[in-house]
Amino acid sequence: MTTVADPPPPGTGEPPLLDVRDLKVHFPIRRGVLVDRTVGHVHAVDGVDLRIVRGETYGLVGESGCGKSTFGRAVLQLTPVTSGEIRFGGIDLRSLRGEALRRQRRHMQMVFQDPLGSLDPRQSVEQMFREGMSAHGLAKGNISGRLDELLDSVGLPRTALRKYPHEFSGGQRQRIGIARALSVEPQLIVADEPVSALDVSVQAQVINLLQDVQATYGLTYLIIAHDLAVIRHVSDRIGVMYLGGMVEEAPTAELFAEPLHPYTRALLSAVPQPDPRYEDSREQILLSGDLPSPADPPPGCRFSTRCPWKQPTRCDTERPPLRTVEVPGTTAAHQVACHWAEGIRDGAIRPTRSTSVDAALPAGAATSSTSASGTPPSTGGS
Ligand SMILES: Nc1ncnc2c1ncn2[C@@H]1O[C@H](COP(=O)(O)OP(=O)(O)OP(=O)(O)O)[C@@H](O)[C@H]1O
Repeated sequence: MTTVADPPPPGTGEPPLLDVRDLKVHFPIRRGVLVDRTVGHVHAVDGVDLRIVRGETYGLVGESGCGKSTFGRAVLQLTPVTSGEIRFGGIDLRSLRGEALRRQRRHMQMVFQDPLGSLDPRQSVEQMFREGMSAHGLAKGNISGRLDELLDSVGLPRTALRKYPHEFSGGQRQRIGIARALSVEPQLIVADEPVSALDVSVQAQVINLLQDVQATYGLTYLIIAHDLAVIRHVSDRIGVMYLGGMVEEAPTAELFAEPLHPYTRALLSAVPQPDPRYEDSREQILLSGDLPSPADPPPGCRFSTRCPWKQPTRCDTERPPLRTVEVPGTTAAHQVACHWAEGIRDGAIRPTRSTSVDAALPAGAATSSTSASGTPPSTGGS
């Protein structure tokens, strides 16, 4: 289990809008033709704590398969949760069923990676909006003004109402996906890779749109992405996941300035650093080995099989909890799941394996086969 020290996120001290504790999602692995039997479990999410305050944008990163999407879907109760607590606005979502759960769900909407796959091809935009709004009792009386407002807010012409998903470009479809989410007046939007399926030329427009509607409607975001540049641009705070667990969490600027967990260091070492203090000394940290299977995670620290800073015994046997680690000279502490975070921070603990330093490497020029992330400057997700 990972624990985040109380009180939660920085800022106002107000209670979090979303408060997730020790969330586990374990998928059964089934075998057998005649007799279906469970032979193990994929530990997709394995004890994650996360809190988001109202109005905040929280970015969740990590390489492909680390459990980001499963976490996002579990928060919205779109995937079965094995154990843990999910509170939204103080309400325990896991205790709700039927109509009570549906009422709460309205306040939490999802924007998906694949806008085409997530829109019903047989429904016009208007039908789509009306259906969602009706389901929540928001389509009473004349709502044409509201529909026009929705299209205005995402920068689509009002004629879009009569069209079908295939008549739009990828970027326009994602605008429709965002408008559909907005149509039921949510408080929280979980955006899972909201721009990764789009042409690079329209990614920035959609990111800007997400920020605009956040300001207009006072939204709170959980943004899941493997692209560190996107996450850095939009997020107030960032959580880094590895193999089903949270390994580090910090405000965006602090995380990029001084990553403390070895995995975060490896991940960020492949990203161009605009801060001149780090430009010259930037090390390319190359990890050995592959991501272990989430069906059979290492017993101690999950990162121990690839960690260049690994220390004897303890890393193999004792799972480090997420705990507060200060960074001298800054006000915001990090949450770090590493036994040796202070020693690594202070340089007292050196890498036990070579980190294949190549300071001369141009920014983002790591080779995909050897970088921490696979495809810098992203974390290699889909
Ligand atoms: N329905 C499912 N049944 C069994 N295993 C699953 C299921 N959904 C996800 N997984 C497994 O859970 C792990 C986490 O998957 P998840 O999609 O959450 O990761 P991710 O970090 O979002 O990766 P990506 O960026 O590639 O989507 C993976 O090993 C995946 O194969």
